Amino acid sequence: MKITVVGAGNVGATCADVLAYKEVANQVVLLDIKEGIAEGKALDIWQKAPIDLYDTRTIGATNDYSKTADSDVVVITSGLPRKPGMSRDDLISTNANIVRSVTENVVKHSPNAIIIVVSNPLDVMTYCAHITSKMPRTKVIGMAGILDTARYRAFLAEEINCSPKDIQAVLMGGHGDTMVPLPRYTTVAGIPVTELVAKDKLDAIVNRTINGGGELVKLMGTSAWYAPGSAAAQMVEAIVKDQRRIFPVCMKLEGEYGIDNCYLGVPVVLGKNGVEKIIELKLNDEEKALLEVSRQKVSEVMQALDTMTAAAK
Ligand SMILES: NC(=O)c1ccc[n+]([C@@H]2O[C@H](COP(=O)([O-])OP(=O)(O)OC[C@H]3O[C@@H](n4cnc5c(N)ncnc54)[C@H](O)[C@@H]3O)[C@@H](O)[C@H]2O)c1
Ligand SMILES: O=C(O)C[C@H](O)C(=O)O
Repeated sequence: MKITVVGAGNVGATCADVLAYKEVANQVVLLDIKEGIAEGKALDIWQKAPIDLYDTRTIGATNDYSKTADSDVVVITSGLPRKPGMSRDDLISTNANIVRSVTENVVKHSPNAIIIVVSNPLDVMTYCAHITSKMPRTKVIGMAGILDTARYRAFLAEEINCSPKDIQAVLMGGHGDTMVPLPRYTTVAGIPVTELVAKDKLDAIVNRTINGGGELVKLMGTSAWYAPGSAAAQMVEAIVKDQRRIFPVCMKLEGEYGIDNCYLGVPVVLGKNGVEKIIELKLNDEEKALLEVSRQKVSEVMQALDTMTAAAK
């Protein structure tokens, strides 16, 4: 198995590191446009192998896609992160150009790879990579839901004072202010979360989750990378090992949840073919309304990308 991670910045290098120490694949190629950075980080991760005891070989490349040839999975993290005061959508024009050209190169050298997009604005960058790749929608997907759910689970574990391992949750919609956490589908070791956390506390946790990325941008002056890198690696692992894990994943909807031609996070079964199945939860009216707000918001940004692309032609 061979994995490529494009973008050797904070998220990409973390993802490559996790893939290596968890021995998800024999080979991980880290590629960046900036001279030397990917080679340096790949070498550093490889030199950690005798300490952390793994065999995965990490290889760096400066924009040389021949080194990525025949990858089974490619993670795209290349692109600008936001700075304090910015929204993810402010990154659209710069990152769309990067994601488009990266996807063209990826598909040329690894036509059978499953692509996982991480660059922001996530839902619209997944759209950008999907239409550029001309691949099936089940094979070009975005990572955000695992991260957003992890934040929600971590905050709940803190509130309940229990292990985060015991919190199960699902979340839907776009990766932004309109994401849709679903307390009705949240359990703590099988116990509905509403039996353990008061409504006002739960509402505050949902709100903190929705603004979780922004909280970190404010603290660090750039966006998060440890949890995002691990989240992307978890998706890669599910695919490479055909684990059929159930995760919220961003993908094109074609009628599911009554939504057509929009890229949103939905729970799916993730296995060797990418998305093996989309799970359609029975949402109540309030949840449906929140998902509709998310759909409208993501559709607007998709349209903005279409307009930019048409103007550039
Ligand atoms: N989906 C999510 O949940 C999530 C979470 C965190 C970050 N992100 C996004 O991931 C992206 C990367 O974040 P980061 O913190 O790693 O940023 P970073 O600045 O640390 O790294 C980005 C890297 O991309 C490289 N790059 C730029 N253009 C390239 C190209 N054409 N080809 C190859 N490499 C290229 C840069 O040289 C840089 O090393 C951002 O867009 C950020 O918003 C998404
Ligand atoms: O907040 C960001 O800009 C990065 C990422 O989308 C996150 O949620 O951490």
